[in-house]
Amino acid sequence: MTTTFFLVRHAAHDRVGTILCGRMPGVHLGAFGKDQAERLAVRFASETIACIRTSPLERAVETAEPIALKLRQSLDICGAISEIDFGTWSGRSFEALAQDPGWSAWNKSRSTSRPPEGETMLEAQTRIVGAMEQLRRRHSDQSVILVSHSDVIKAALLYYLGLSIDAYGRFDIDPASISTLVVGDWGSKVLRLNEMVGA
Ligand SMILES: O=C(O)[C@H](O)COP(=O)(O)O
Repeated sequence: MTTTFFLVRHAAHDRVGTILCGRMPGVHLGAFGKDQAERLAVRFASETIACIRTSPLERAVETAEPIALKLRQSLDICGAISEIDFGTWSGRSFEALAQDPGWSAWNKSRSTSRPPEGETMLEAQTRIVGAMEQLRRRHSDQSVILVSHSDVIKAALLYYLGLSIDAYGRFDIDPASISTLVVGDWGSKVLRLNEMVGA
């Protein structure tokens, strides 16, 4: 009995790579991101999907909506796959964060550091893996789409790969990418990592 998880990072918005958006409201997909979301929907049209869950943040919901529409499925909002709570770092530019010793510590050792007033990556890992394990019991021999965020998807993949959270820098999870993971009682296997859907 296996469950296939398609872990989708939300599509691009205009602040990707310049601002640490975290959970700040009002971050919407740009024109390019909307196009990526449509392409994801076409990519999934040939799959049989049992359920689609999305992070509650706008950029994730706007990525998941065209997929749900194409597959004629409902969309479930799931707080357990939301972005890491970056506390007071939320909304700061990466340029400003580069001056903050706490930011260097965060990037050097995720296992031992916490964003100010925020959540650790291990706490985020616990919530996404908890949600996936619940889905696994409900959807054996079925496929599920989860639309989430870069570090949260990384945390899930690191858990199922049996790697430390400090290995987060060993692979990329790009906007609008799909990483495919199968999980069963026998263990788990990553089938594809950071798959990009062509134009
Ligand atoms: O901006 C952020 O919150 C993170 O650095 C990237 O996360 P994202 O996957 O939500 O873009």
